[in-house]
Amino acid sequence: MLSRKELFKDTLKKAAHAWKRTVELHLTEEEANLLRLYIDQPGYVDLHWVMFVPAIKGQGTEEQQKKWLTMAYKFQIIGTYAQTELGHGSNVQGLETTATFDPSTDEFIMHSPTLTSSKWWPGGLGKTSTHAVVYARLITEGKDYGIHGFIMQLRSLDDHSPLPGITIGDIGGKFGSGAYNSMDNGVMRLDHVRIPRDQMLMRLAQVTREGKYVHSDVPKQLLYGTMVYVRQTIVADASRALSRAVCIAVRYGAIRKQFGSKAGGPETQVLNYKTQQSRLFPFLASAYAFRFVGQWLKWLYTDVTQKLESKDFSTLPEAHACTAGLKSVTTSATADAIEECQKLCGGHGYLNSSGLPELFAVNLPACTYEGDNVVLLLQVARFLMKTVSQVASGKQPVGTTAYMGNIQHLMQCKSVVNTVEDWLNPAAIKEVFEARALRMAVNCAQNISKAPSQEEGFEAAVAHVQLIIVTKFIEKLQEDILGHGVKEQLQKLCGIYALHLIHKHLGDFLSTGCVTARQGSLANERLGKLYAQVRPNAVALVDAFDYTDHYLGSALGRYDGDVYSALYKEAWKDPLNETVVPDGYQEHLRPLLKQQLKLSRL
Ligand SMILES: CCCCCCCCCC/C=C\CCCC(=O)SCCNC(=O)CCNC(=O)[C@H](O)C(C)(C)COP(=O)(O)OP(=O)(O)OC[C@H]1O[C@@H](n2cnc3c(N)ncnc32)[C@H](O)[C@@H]1OP(=O)(O)O
Ligand SMILES: Cc1cc2nc3c(=O)[nH]c(=O)nc-3n(C[C@H](O)[C@H](O)[C@H](O)COP(=O)(O)OP(=O)(O)OC[C@H]3O[C@@H](n4cnc5c(N)ncnc54)[C@H](O)[C@@H]3O)c2cc1C
Repeated sequence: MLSRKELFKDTLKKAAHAWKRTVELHLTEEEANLLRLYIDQPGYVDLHWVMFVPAIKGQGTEEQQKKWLTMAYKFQIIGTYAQTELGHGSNVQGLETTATFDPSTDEFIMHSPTLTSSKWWPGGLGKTSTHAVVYARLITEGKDYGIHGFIMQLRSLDDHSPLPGITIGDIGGKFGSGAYNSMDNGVMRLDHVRIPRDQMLMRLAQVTREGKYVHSDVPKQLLYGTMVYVRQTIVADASRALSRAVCIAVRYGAIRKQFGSKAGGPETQVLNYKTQQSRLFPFLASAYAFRFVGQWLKWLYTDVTQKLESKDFSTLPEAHACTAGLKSVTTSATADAIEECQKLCGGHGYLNSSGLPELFAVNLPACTYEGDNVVLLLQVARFLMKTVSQVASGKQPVGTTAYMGNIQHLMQCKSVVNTVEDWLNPAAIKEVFEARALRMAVNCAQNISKAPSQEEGFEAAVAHVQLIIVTKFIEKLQEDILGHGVKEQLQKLCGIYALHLIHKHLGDFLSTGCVTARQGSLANERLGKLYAQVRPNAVALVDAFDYTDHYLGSALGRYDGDVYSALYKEAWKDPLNETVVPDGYQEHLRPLLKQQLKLSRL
């Protein structure tokens, strides 16, 4: 119910209070992250911690880190990540902002040469940030060396006014009434703003006092390292958002009753309808699947970071492909699922008090930020095409593409599934996913060799990423899992996750010859049985996410199931209900009614 201005101020207040508590309670970095997570309102601090600090850590020299991170960690400065421009987002190489070195003063001149080069979107830039890592084309000795990162002070640390040459503001209201409107995504134009040479982030490359450009011995892709880090965190966000939506829809489905009353008895819980289960339980399974793959991705990221520290860059391409692919597949699936959960809750799901509209609005942009999902999947396709060609020349693939080394078998194998029960076998499931992914990648590589195209391989990339998710779920179930019967429930969810994908993408599985039509229909039959088996534990499986009512923010998803009184109470809180007769009655309603009454009497 807050206006944009009130909402923004509320975010400032919460962020300041959270920081105060962080200091008072001596919270660790992890605990402070959790505190921000549960505040659950996008704000400038997200960009400060999730992008500004990591960008300096990844791209700054030790000296630069010491100087800037010391201030950033104490919130003496507030930073953002200013990469995207009005005319260029996905294509980072196309950015237009320039950083021209002036050897006479030992400074860079930061400039926005065109309207389209205005920085546009950075969170916190509009009204809050005092500093930013700004991405700009480095020009020295008359040559353009492409995009590099620069630390810039944007606002005075005394009175917060923009520094000379900097025009800065908010880009305006966004989708939904709350959601990202709490964030001051900003626009910024630079008019020949001078910064010292040592504010270029110099871990990847340096400009000497004389203006010479010098490469470091690290790959230039590390410039994109912050995005790899954030994409990894977004997978965990997607799993959390999806589990919230599913928790609301499952709990409500157990309360809501429609039709099916026998002899005057109670109606049927909508969760008992097979159609409801077949729409909802794949999301329940996906929420668990994304959580497990998110945990694995965090491990992969930590591993690649350790390797980078010892100058081993060999796993960087895989880390890029995995973070890009998983960010893309999980956020797209989550946005679609939240929208569907609204429909699964019927009309009440459309009310703000269900919590679903806000959840949808706040998670929808994850399909776009940190890399448009299609653009990122095309990066995965590019990685797969390279791997296929390496396999063809005898190189053994490793990591998530190791299965491609089994090319002889996977290109011609036939699924062993013969009965409904055979679809319980994780090895049989994994084999068809591997065969589908490999065959699609090889087909794509053949098509590209005939008619090269940047856009080929999107579907092959999706198949590969889904294989990763299925594989990581299966691997999770090989670990010890505490709790009586928990593993059995997770096995059922794993089956649902994999088999619903076979159902959804049956065209791919059939056209690549990985399963027959009969095997496809056996998979559907198995799926129906799994839904019925999961039903008795569905509520427990969402209770297990352990969300408080406060965090869930939903009248429909309440733990105690007292849905109707909650909806009723929430309705009365609406400002429209502050008066019995609405504002506007005297000016617009009354004259209309009176006039019509008069006319009818004539
Ligand atoms: C805990 C608290 C909770 C709080 C929650 C916070 C949640 C956080 C969310 C915060 C909210 C919003 C933040 C949003 C921030 C942003 O959106 S920042 C802007 C993001 N922008 C993008 O993502 C742009 C996407 N575009 C790109 O990444 C590149 O332009 C693209 C990769 C598409 C193309 O790069 P190019 O260099 O132009 O071209 P290529 O020829 O394709 O690539 C060259 C080679 O580089 C390899 N590559 C590309 N990217 C990477 C990478 N990231 N890492 C490693 N390697 C990479 C690529 O594979 C090529 O390799 P090859 O030549 O094939 O060997
Ligand atoms: C809420 C939010 C917060 C953000 N925060 C930040 C921030 O803090 N800092 C920052 O720098 N940026 C930020 N961004 C910007 C964000 O990173 C970009 O919007 C994103 O990278 C997508 O780029 P774009 O907007 O240029 O989309 P475009 O690339 O213009 O995409 C438009 C359409 O074209 C398609 N398309 C583009 N290229 C191709 C291709 N090669 N092949 C096929 N189809 C293609 C896309 O799939 C899409 O459908 C934010 C954005 C949002 C929405």
